[in-house]
Amino acid sequence: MQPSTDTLNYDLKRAYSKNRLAGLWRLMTGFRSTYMVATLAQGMAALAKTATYFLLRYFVDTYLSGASTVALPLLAVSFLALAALEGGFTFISATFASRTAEGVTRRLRNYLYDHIQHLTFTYHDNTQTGELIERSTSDVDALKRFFADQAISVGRIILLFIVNFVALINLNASLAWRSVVVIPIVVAISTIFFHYISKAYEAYQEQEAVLSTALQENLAGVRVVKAFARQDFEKEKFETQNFEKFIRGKRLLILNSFFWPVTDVLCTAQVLYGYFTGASMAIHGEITLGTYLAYTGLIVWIIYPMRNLGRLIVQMSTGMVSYGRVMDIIKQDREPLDDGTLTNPEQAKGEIHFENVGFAYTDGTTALQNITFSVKPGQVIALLGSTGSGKTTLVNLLPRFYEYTSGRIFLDGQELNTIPRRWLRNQIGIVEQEPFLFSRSIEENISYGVDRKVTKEEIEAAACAAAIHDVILSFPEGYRTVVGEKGVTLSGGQKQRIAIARTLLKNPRILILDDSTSSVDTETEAEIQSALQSLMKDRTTFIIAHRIQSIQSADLILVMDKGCITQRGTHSELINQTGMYRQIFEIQTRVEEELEREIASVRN
Ligand SMILES: Nc1ncnc2c1ncn2[C@@H]1O[C@H](COP(=O)(O)OP(=O)(O)OP(=O)(O)O)[C@@H](O)[C@H]1O
Repeated sequence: MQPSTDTLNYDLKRAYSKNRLAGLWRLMTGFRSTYMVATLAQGMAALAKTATYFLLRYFVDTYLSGASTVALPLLAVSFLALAALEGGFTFISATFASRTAEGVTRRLRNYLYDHIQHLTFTYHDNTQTGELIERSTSDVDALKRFFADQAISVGRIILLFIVNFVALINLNASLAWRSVVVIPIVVAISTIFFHYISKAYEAYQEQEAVLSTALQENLAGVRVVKAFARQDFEKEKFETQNFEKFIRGKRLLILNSFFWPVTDVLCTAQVLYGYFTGASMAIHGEITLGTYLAYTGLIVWIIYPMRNLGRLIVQMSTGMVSYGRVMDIIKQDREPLDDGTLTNPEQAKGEIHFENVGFAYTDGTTALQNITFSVKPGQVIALLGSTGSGKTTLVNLLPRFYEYTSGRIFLDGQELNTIPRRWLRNQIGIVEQEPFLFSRSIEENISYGVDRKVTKEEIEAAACAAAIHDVILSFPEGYRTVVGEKGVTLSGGQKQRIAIARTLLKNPRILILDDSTSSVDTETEAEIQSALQSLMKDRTTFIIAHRIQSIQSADLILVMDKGCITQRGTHSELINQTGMYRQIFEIQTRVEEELEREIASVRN
């Protein structure tokens, strides 16, 4: 019974419900029949067990008293057949239960992975990576346990109760009623514990996510930690968080260990009371010996499963908490990639016009105000300004990573917010200051982002233009060399040139460059500059500049401060005006002259 493609493609947003139990039921869409088979098989196994006790009664009351016409071997075979049936049905149930659990969680994992990648930048800005990892792994596993074990067991226990209670009534009604007095108490206690354990578990999972984030950040920033020799500080911070997890884990454990003895005592008292009442009835001849023997088996099969129901109710709280945590992600709206209209479906020309554009982040930070400028296709626009002045925010509006909150932006005459994001992002190439490379081969990294199949020659041509071909060939495995975690085996300059090759191959009409040369030495800078020249040819280019040297030939320079454009023009125009541009230019020229003098004096 393989799940159909429809089942795998089921939109899990529809599984959202405020009532978590109802939501878990919806999560099972497409697997409910498998779940039913598993539960029914459990019921059949229970029936076989109950029948065994009835056969025992028959054996004691009828066969041993000589009133039976059935031969002993047949009775023995019947006992064996019932045991085989019980085993067989238990096996079927376990198989179908694991199919349900694996199927539901496989779909959930795929969905979450895809969904997280489609969530907005704003969502990712406000959510910690560790939290997302925790919800996609540990919470999904808790749900797997819920479907593999708890959900099936609940069905099994309810069936066991019905079958065995009917059997008990059949044996002796008064004894049957006296055997279940403890059940309402066990259910009440379980419900109370359910409430407390849910809360404790939620707190525990939250803390686990905090730890996960700490670990993940620490690994990602291991160089910074080492560079600042902050290992002890980080260790202490981690230990504090880990201690908090320990405390929360302990609380969870204590609650669980309170629950067990309480229900154990109650259930054992009930079973003993049942044994005692039954024995007394047998002694007084109210029931037969066979009935008593069957009863002692059946009562165990009612009471202990009910005690397990209590345990399950408590354990189900973890599944329900995890359901809520996973659904918190799933109910977030995706960023639509294909909505909007396109009057120019082939390729953008690259003419851009900003008209009084303003933007504020959702936390209320106003990052841009009254931004107006125009760019012709193929022109180079440089953005210069102090840190936090809004340069990155401005370029992030172009691929619609964020939506401008006022004014209008046009690309080739069409308003940006009517252009489908997918198409738009295909027209824009971004080279970041610290490009991210995947732990895949250099070849794969360069061809990343190109939908069609690319040839080896194309990849090499891009690498040549990016001045990195020879470096790649010097690696033992050439283009097949796998880039280490976050590209640690490559230098910053090499990574940048690979990112440039990747963008060249994508062949976008619009380029966004975060001044890629600010952190490299002069020789590498020259190489990157030559790579950039080939990249920028005939493309509209936005450069976020940190050094005036690299933007002197720009067609338009925008000087930004506190989200506004304070100066605009070409280098020669701006250099002749009083203002921030000339100040920065003078400071940078002075610093560089001093540096050159120092280098010269060291050489001499
Ligand atoms: N995701 C975000 N959420 C909220 N505020 C943000 C976000 N990103 C940036 N900001 C704020 O918006 C303002 C502009 O930031 P932006 O990153 O655009 O500046 P920048 O000029 O690129 O700075 P830098 O040169 O340091 O990169 C700053 O006040 C910053 O704190």
